[in-house]
Amino acid sequence: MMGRPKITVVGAGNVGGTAAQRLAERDQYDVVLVDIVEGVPQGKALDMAQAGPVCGYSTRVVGTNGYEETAGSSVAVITSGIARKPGMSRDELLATNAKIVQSVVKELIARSPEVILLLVTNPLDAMVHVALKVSKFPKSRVIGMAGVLDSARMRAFIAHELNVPGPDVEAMVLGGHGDTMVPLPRYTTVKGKPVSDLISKDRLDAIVKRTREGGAEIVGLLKTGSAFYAPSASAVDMVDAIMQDQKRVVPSAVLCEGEYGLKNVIIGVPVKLGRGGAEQVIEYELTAGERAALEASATAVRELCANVDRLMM
Ligand SMILES: NC(=O)c1ccc[n+]([C@@H]2O[C@H](COP(=O)([O-])OP(=O)(O)OC[C@H]3O[C@@H](n4cnc5c(N)ncnc54)[C@H](O)[C@@H]3O)[C@@H](O)[C@H]2O)c1
Ligand SMILES: O=C(O)C[C@H](O)C(=O)O
Repeated sequence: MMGRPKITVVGAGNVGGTAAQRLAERDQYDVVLVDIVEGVPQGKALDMAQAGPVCGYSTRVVGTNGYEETAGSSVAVITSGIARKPGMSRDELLATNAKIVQSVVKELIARSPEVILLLVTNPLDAMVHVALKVSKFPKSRVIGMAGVLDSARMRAFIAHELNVPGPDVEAMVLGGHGDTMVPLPRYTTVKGKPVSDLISKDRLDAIVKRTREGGAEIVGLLKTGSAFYAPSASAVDMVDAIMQDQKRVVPSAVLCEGEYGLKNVIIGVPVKLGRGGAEQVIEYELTAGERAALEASATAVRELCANVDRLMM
């Protein structure tokens, strides 16, 4: 009998633990949860398995400190690494997290040569760069999660502003997952109606600013770490799009090689996700201002990746 496809989650902390829970609740995958801390992935996996009879799923969830159980994974969600604290930027996590992601990717690809790597660890775009470099995988199989989350924040803010259901709001946030991200109000709609017809320019500008600072807002409130409910939901949404071959266009961090006029840089762009991973970058028509903002964001990502390259030499 064919088993269920295996999804590995590396890092059993806030994002990884919650992502594993969401995946278990799908009742479609086998889930392997990996962490370096002894007992934590095992304990969380056992806890999730025990929730199954109540929640109505029979997912096999394995927690481990090693990689043997990850063999043959279809997708690996990489959340291992440190999170920022109030007053820090994501970029300050670079040196520590690059080393962690480098070692994790080596372990994963040794046992799952066909795996699709879905990066979550920050600074996100630079971690996709590390994973690409270490794995030497085709760019379609190394993808970063950020745009779904940033767009979800914008959607939630607009839904609150207009008192409409969040799922009715469509938004698209491109660019790097940092201060230079590029929310696109022109591609933001409520049941097909342009948001600029519904919200004043001042209020919309405030929503764009709050979206850009959405991660820091939560870090400031939590104090001990960063957001994880929306991030884990966003990562699992991407896993579903890939595993169910949905061909859905989702903002994702991928290597651009000419798309949007951007050469050799990892950046958030609309991507068709399917069983092949990042199957196609979809080019939206951008105004000169939007294009300039995307280029500025690409410049910031390039600088960060150059720092990683120096660290990894
Ligand atoms: N891309 C995004 O939009 C986004 C959103 C939220 C969080 N993040 C990032 O995700 C990362 C994780 O966040 P979190 O809130 O889950 O942090 P967390 O501290 O709760 O969990 C991180 C886990 O990684 C584990 N870990 C560390 N080194 C490891 C290794 N070598 N192998 C396996 N596991 C290891 C830790 O033991 C810990 O359990 C952070 O870098 C954070 O900034 C990114
Ligand atoms: O803000 C952070 O550090 C975590 C994550 O990137 C987020 O946007 O929530």
